[in-house]
Amino acid sequence: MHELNLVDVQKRYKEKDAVIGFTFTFTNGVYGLLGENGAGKTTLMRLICGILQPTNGSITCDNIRISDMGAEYRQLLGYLPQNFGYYGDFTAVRFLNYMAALKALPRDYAKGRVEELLELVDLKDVKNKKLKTYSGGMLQRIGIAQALLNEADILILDEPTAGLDPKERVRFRNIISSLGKKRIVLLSTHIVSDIEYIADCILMMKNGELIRQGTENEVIADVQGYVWKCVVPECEVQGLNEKYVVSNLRNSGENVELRIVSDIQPMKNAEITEATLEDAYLYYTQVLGGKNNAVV
Ligand SMILES: Nc1ncnc2c1ncn2[C@@H]1O[C@H](COP(=O)(O)OP(=O)(O)OP(=O)(O)O)[C@@H](O)[C@H]1O
Repeated sequence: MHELNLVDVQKRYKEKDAVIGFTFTFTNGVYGLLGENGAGKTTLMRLICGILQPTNGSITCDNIRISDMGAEYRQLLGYLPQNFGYYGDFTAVRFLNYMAALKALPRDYAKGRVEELLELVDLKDVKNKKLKTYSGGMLQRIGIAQALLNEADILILDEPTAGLDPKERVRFRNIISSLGKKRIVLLSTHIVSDIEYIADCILMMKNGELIRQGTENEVIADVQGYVWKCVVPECEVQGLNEKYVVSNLRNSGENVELRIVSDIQPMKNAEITEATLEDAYLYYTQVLGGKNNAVV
């Protein structure tokens, strides 16, 4: 088991601090990195993969700087970038063998490993079909398979659930949960439901900073008491929407049922309701330092 340690990591692009003071220790398990577009997730992942160098701070694996580990570190690493390029005319088998060759894996080993991985990601039956005929979900699974070719102990997946349909999401979750038992799996998304239930630890990023970390239950517990349900006439919805963070709304007869995340009661008849991870995410990214929560 490896320990990946980030201490006060900063990445500055010219004028822009994309990652600021990021300190965290990863051990085996599934980590869900949540943040809006531009929060710094991709930059953080590229730093962890050694593709980018931090402007400040250190990243070590088992107490050795990853920049000093070179090939040894790359052997531990599996990476699925956000815009992963596929060769449409390659079949799945050919593509994975090609990626194995790029990773300099011995040919005999690669052959067996490719078959194992096709089984793992449930693409064995279509392994001889060209990738251009694959659905988005199937391509993402091939992306995960290529990241695992070298039996990576540290698996970094950048927005791996983008474009997956609900059935594919379930399948994806099952694969990730099983992978997290034996390695570090870090996956980024801005869709909360993608990491609900599968992440052992949630990391929330905003403007380059790690603003909250913890188990799903811990993160949700923070906002118990801050999530309200109220039923209002439709004409009041817009005003409330401008003033508060509305996490959900549903028509209920002539009225609208609103779910509001706020640290003060938004209106007299609002009742506290059970919080979810989505509410916690909205609280940290939008309520804190966001919309004003002045008393109505
Ligand atoms: N090469 C670069 N040069 C300058 N600024 C950059 C560069 N790459 C990213 N940024 C900026 O750094 C910030 C963080 O970007 P990053 O891509 O890491 O965020 P993200 O959370 O992964 O967002 P997304 O989900 O859209 O990929 C953004 O403001 C982005 O515009």
